[in-house]
Amino acid sequence: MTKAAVFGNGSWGTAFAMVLADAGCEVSLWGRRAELAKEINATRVNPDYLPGVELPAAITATADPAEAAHDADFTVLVVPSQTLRGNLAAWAPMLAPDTVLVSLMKGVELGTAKRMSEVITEVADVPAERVAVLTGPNLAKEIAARQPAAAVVACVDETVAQRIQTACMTPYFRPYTNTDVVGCELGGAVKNVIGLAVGIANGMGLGDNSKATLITRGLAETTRLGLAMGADPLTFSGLAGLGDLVATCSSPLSRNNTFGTNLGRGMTLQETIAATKQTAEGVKSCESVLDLGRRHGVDMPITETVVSIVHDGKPPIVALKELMSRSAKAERR
Ligand SMILES: NC(=O)C1=CN([C@@H]2O[C@H](COP(=O)(O)OP(=O)(O)OC[C@H]3O[C@@H](n4cnc5c(N)ncnc54)[C@H](O)[C@@H]3O)[C@@H](O)[C@H]2O)C=CC1
Ligand SMILES: O=C(CO)COP(=O)(O)O
Repeated sequence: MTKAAVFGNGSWGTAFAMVLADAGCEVSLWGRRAELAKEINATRVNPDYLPGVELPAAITATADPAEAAHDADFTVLVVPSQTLRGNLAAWAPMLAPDTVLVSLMKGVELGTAKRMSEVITEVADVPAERVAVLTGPNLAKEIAARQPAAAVVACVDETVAQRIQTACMTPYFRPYTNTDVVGCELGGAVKNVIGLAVGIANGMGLGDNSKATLITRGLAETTRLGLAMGADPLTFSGLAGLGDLVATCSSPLSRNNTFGTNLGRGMTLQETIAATKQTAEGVKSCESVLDLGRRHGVDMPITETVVSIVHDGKPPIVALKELMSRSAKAERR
């Protein structure tokens, strides 16, 4: 039987552990708090992140990283992106030899502007062939309700992506493979920033033309960045690009979208942070995505606008006026 370790028992870690269990894996689910692990094992429910959802018997929760990592064919990493480096440094000595490390995270590291797979290869000292990324339109609550969805598993070694595809394929979860790791990761990280922008527009009372414009021009700036970084532009019209962007920008379940909506309605950053119980990656990653754009000489006006609202306190109405009064451009350049 395939054994999977999932490091991170938040909403996506728990929902994905269900997917793996439904696909026939034996799963250990690691989280920081021993009392929560105990409660999950006793009640088969993660009350903090997926209340009301019964977890399959093949999932065992633990707060002991060595126990979680033991003998795992796949080690899934699903903690907030900015905490990965520190966490993985502690876990690395415990990882099973030859385990494949699978990132479910959608962020870019602040300061280094590194993608999560880059942080993983560096910190765990493993070759890129042993690191995969799983991404796509996968709102945790909908997956936990076993609603049909597709995803992408990306790895530079396609056979590794295929192994993970097999390990997590269920009647309701349909993973495709891809070898464009850079494009898949950028799609996931930048869509959170665009999700914030669309949420802000929503909160300001703007309509569907405005939101469709942000989504489309957001995809344009994601693709520009991807091209500069060697990604395949077709990735961005797939599940990791357009697919995830549509899910995030249209759903009130998206934490990034909701965060933006609260800001657009006039809440302060501190009030919005206080109202957000879970991880909204775009809040921090908008700065690292902008950093990445600058390092590659790529103009990212929507990302820049989001940073100015979220981190510089620019009123959304002022930021919107500035965005709309940029010089005239050709659509494709
Ligand atoms: N929730 C969703 O629908 C999806 C989330 N993702 C991505 O998955 C990643 C994790 O997100 P969620 O599970 O949704 O977040 P969450 O906020 O629901 O859970 C975060 C988990 O990380 C833990 N955590 C927080 N700080 C930590 C630290 N310093 N060290 C160790 N553990 C820590 C929390 O206790 C919790 O278990 C993010 O990168 C997100 O973008 C990707 C696809 C879908
Ligand atoms: O990545 C997601 C859906 O694919 C979840 O989006 P949020 O992190 O904005 O909730």
